[in-house]
Amino acid sequence: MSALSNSRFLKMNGLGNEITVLDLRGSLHRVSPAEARAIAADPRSRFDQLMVLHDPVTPGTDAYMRIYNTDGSESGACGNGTRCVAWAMTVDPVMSRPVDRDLVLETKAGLLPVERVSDRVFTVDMGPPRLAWNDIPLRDPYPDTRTIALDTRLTNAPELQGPSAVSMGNPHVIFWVEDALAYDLGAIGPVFEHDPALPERANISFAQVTGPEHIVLRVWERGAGATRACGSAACATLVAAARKGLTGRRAVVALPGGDLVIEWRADNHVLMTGPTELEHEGILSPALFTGAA
Ligand SMILES: N[C@@H](CCC[C@H](N)C(=O)O)C(=O)O
Repeated sequence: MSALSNSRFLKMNGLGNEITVLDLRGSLHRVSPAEARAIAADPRSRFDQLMVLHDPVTPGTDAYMRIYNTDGSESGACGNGTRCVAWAMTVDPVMSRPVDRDLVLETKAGLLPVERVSDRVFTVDMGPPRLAWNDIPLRDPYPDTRTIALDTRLTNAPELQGPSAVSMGNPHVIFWVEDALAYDLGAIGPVFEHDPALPERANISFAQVTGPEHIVLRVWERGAGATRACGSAACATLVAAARKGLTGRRAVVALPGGDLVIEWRADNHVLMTGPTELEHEGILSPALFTGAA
């Protein structure tokens, strides 16, 4: 029987980005890719990202988070999921523990301070963007990642040229388009996600800049597919847009699930503000894990 059998979970969302939160603090169990896929396969615990809480690693932090995609792969960042975890750790009657200050969460990509703005709204300090080609990572050396090249021959959209690349602790490629709604994410997204020029794959965004403080964005997520929102993609897009002079350093990013406010502060940290929503809680059935190690 899996150590996860009968564990309590929270099914949440951040602007429709489906998030499941699992609290493994106090346990040494590490969720395997097969277990993550099994949890994703159940409609009650289905997720774009599974946020697993572990005991803190760095002194002064409140929890260490492992982030799983639907396909069982792991990511270093999930903006919408981090807000959901912050809600769980400060409001949920079972998971929350009294904290007399704002939270600091940790992932394999770094520390994420989180501030509670109101009942369901949180601001996450997503840290500094990583802009060097080998930090994103890209296969080929680029002196300037504001414009890179990907092979469009397998898509039916040859006009998609010269995207930008940014890491927010996870890799993002952003195409600048005139109409973000015009593209078939399900057809084009996987082609670019798996482009050999992206050694760790990437989240693929289609960004329409509609003003110096407004961007319309749709995202094909690495390991999860088309989602209604992606917080780290919104951060990466604002950074890339500001670097290209398309926007200022603060903008509303409008995603299918709603708006995020993103600010690239003068100290190089990117702040993301947005809501969370609890859908339901549940218990992971032992039957889910038959055959999943
Ligand atoms: N939805 C997330 C980002 C998800 C991670 C991604 N699929 C990856 O593999 O990097 C967000 O809100 O940031």
